[in-house]
Parts: sequence; C-alpha cells; structure tokens
Amino acid sequence: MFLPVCPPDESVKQAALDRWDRLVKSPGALGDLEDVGTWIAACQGVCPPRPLTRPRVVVFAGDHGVATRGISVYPAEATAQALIMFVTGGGAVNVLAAANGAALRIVDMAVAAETPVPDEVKRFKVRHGSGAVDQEDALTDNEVRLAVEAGRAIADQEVDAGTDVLIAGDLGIGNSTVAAILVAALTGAEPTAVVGRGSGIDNETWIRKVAVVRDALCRAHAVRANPLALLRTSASADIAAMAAFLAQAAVRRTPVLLDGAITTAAALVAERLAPGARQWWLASHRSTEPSHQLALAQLGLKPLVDLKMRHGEGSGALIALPLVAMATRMLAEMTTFKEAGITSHV
Ligand SMILES: O=C(O)c1ccc[n+]([C@@H]2O[C@H](COP(=O)([O-])O)[C@@H](O)[C@H]2O)c1
Ligand SMILES: Cc1cc2nc[nH]c2cc1C
Repeated sequence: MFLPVCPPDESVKQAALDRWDRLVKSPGALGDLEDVGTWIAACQGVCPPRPLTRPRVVVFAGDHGVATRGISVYPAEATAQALIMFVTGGGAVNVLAAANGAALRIVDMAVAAETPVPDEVKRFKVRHGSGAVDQEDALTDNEVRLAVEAGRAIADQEVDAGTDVLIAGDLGIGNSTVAAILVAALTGAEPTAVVGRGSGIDNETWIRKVAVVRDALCRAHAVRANPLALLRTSASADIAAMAAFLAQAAVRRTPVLLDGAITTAAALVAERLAPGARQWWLASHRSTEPSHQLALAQLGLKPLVDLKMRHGEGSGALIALPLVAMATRMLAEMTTFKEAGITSHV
C-alpha cells in the first residue's frame, strides 16, 4: 500500500559524526543537538546540511463519537469552533507557525458541524464525526481508504510544494481518548497506564475515560495486528489521514517533527503501514499524556524537550523546531579546529 521506506543516508550520517568531532568544541559538547543535526544531514543526504528554511505544518481536525461520553473538559462542538479559530488565526499553532516562518494548512477530515471555512479546508472531508469507538467502528472500509488516500495526497502536495521539514498537528475533542486506545492496543498497556488528563479532566472524568478505553480495547483487540483494520475500528478519519501523512512523508524522504500524544499514536500505526518510517521522525517534546511516553518508547524515540505541554495542534513540534534548525546550522556553519588554527588534544 505504501512504497518501501529507504533509511536516511548512513554514509552521510558517518560524515556528520566525523564533522561534529572536527568542529570547534569538545567532543559531544552540544549533547543531543549533535544527534539532531546528524539526523537532518542524513535525511537530506548531504553534509554539511542545508539550513531549514521551508517548514510546513498540517493540522488534521476531526470529531470523535467518544466525545459524547463525557471524557473531555470541552463539549464536542468546541472542535468546530476551534477549527474556525485556526482558519481565522489566533491559535497557538498560528502564532508558532508564523514565528517560525512555517506554512500552515488546516484540514477538516471529519468535523461534525458544517463550518464557514474555505472549501480547500474541507476538500478531503470524509464524514461528519467519526464513530464512537467504544461501541461502533470509527469508519467504514471505504472511509478508511479515503482518509488514508487523503493523508498520502496531502503529504505528496506538501513535499511537492518544497519543504525541508514537515509537522503534523491535531485538533479534536476526545482525541486523547482515541490516542490512548490505539497506544494500548499496540503496546499491550493497561487502560489505567495510558489514560491521562487530556485537556485537563478531573478524577471522576478520568475514571469514565478509563472505562471508555477498556470498552474500546475489547473491540480493538481482534484487529490490532492489522493497521488498516485498527484505524477503521478504533481510530478516526483525522488520525487515519495523519498516519498516512507520516508514512508517506517517510516514503518521500522528508523529515517530520512529531508533536504530542495524538500525532505519536498515529505514528505508531504509521510505522506498521510503512515499516522503517520512524527513522524519518523526531520526537519534539514529551507530552504529559502517559500514552505519549509509551508510544515513543515503542518507536524508540527520545523527546527533545519536556515543557509539560499537552496542547496538540503541532505546538510542541513548533517549539522544538528552532532547536532543530539551530543544530542543523551549527553542524553546517561552525568552523573546524583546523580552519581556526586552534590546537586540540582530541
Ligand atoms: O498533544 C497532546 O499531547 C495533547 C494532549 C491532550 C490534549 N490535546 C489536545 O486537546 C484536545 C483533546 O483533549 P481531550 O481531553 O478532549 O481528549 C485535542 O484537540 C488535542 O489537540 C493534545
Ligand atoms: C477547544 C480547543 C481544543 C484544542 N485542542 C488543541 N487546541 C485547541 C484549542 C481549543 C480552543
């Protein structure tokens, strides 16, 4: 379904590691930023790497039937209201995309309400709200196919528009519950281990959320080895599209900064759609959602920053983007000991 994923260039990775050791600093002095710069160089297939100048962000929005179970601090209709707000500007993602000079695209995959947003935002819309996955499938077979095709097409469009790094963001009341279900299904973790405070829920709501995850897991169990069936049974149109977007970005050899719990749950499924795709992804930050930590562990990814964020939208990835851009520039632009004529023992 997805073309094979080629790994980032191993010989360029070695050249980058060698270059870091020749730059005017003690070995390893830039810590994890050295790994980040090395990764960008290997993704670009060139060392010194080119500066990151064309970041692009796609926010995948959708409603989730489980939002009616009382598992969020927001009512379900807040998704549509936030969608309109993103389109008109003013959200964290708008501010952070502008601050980073990043292109921003908002995609309504399955928001329940009709909204007065431009047609291009709704172009890939699959349905009005995905099913309540504790009691019914999120999507039909045809809808899952359409959502995956949309995610793939969006990745192709973003890559073809010219980009050096992509970011996926999410919007949808109840989507931290759906992310928890996917992570539990794919890691074998208990509901109580994956369920967090989402948008900021209290203890009573947390107990309800655990029960929804437990019910949904019974339905997910039989299909957990089949990523498309899992998306159909237990995800949503927006998360299915996001998973396909992440898989196709890797097929197209484009690095992606993952955001929080929801994009990383989609990434866990995407790694099964396109094995090896995770080599093209960087974990930007650690969300406070426990499912995020479990998903990152299974993907073998280590978050760059931990700011106790749980906002979604791509906000965590956009906060990390300047670090990634600066790491890339240091690898490319710092002088070497030899060029500077500085004596070193190492
Ligand atoms: O990115 C995260 O880790 C994250 C964690 C918790 C909540 N969110 C955002 O908050 C919304 C979901 O929260 P909830 O409680 O309705 O599931 C959704 O729009 C997400 O973008 C995002
Ligand atoms: C309701 C709401 C939910 C969100 N989820 C991510 N960003 C958001 C912003 C708003 C306003």
